[in-house]
Amino acid sequence: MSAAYAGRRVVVTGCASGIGERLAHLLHERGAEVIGVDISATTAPVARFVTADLSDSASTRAAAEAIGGPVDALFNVAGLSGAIDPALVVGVNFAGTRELTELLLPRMTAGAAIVTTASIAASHYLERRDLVAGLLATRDRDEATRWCREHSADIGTGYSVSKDAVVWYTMTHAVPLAARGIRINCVAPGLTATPILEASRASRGEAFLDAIPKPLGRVAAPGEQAAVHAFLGSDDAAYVSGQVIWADGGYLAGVATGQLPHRTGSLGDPAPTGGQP
Ligand SMILES: NC(=O)c1ccc[n+]([C@@H]2O[C@H](COP(=O)([O-])OP(=O)(O)OC[C@H]3O[C@@H](n4cnc5c(N)ncnc54)[C@H](O)[C@@H]3O)[C@@H](O)[C@H]2O)c1
Repeated sequence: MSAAYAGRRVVVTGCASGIGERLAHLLHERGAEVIGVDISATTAPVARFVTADLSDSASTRAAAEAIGGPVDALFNVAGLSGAIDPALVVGVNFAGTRELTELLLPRMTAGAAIVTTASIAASHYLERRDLVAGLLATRDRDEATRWCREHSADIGTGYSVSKDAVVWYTMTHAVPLAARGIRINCVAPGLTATPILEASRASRGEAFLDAIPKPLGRVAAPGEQAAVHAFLGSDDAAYVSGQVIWADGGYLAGVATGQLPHRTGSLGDPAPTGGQP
């Protein structure tokens, strides 16, 4: 078993379920002291569990206080989707990620790493650069919420735009953080067998998921996404920063080369009652 994380103190948000839960297991097996953060209780082998609602600034601040320091790696995995207020989706997926990252950055020193989690829903991030620039320019959660209200006609469910913002946040911070010896990278998972996918299946039916091409002939297992997060947070990726790893089984490569149809990432993607991958 690898001991790549021996002696490292790491934070995993979303550790109660799916990819984050698998990641907490993996990092524990690799020797890390894992501080788990989630709104729900976890059975993952964390050294410490901190309950937090990442849609709420007071709760996020209290969590950062409870986490303490040092922080050698921060994995922002928590996320949500579904037929809920788009501002709430953005509030957890982007504003929550940004807020916790910025609260914990003072506890990170040279050699530390940050990993964010986007989605193939962000696959139009280049085309939507101008729209998302407004969200990125917000200074805090309240401004981000206001921006969502003002752009409700443009942002659909909020999910794709929240993940676009995570991609741009990651890329924007690579250079300034590099000056401090800190790396930041992003995993953009394709369809992955977790409760989010089950919610999509239940609400939209099998046909919706079938229509999204799967070059490997299957969806990912949560552990396969967790392994990419673990790589990016480790010294094996010591010269990697500002990257987005599209962990999608080859889907977007197929789209870019005209071999596969583009079926994800539209701002209009409906989420009738369940999740959006
Ligand atoms: N499963 C997929 O197909 C897929 C595809 C692309 C991206 N993703 C992304 O991967 C990440 C992990 O998702 P998953 O598939 O493991 O889903 P999941 O639902 O299994 O896990 C999400 C976790 O986030 C936590 N969470 C939600 N809201 C929270 C809040 N307000 N405060 C604190 N914690 C909160 C949940 O309690 C849960 O433990 C998410 O960011 C998701 O958007 C998933």
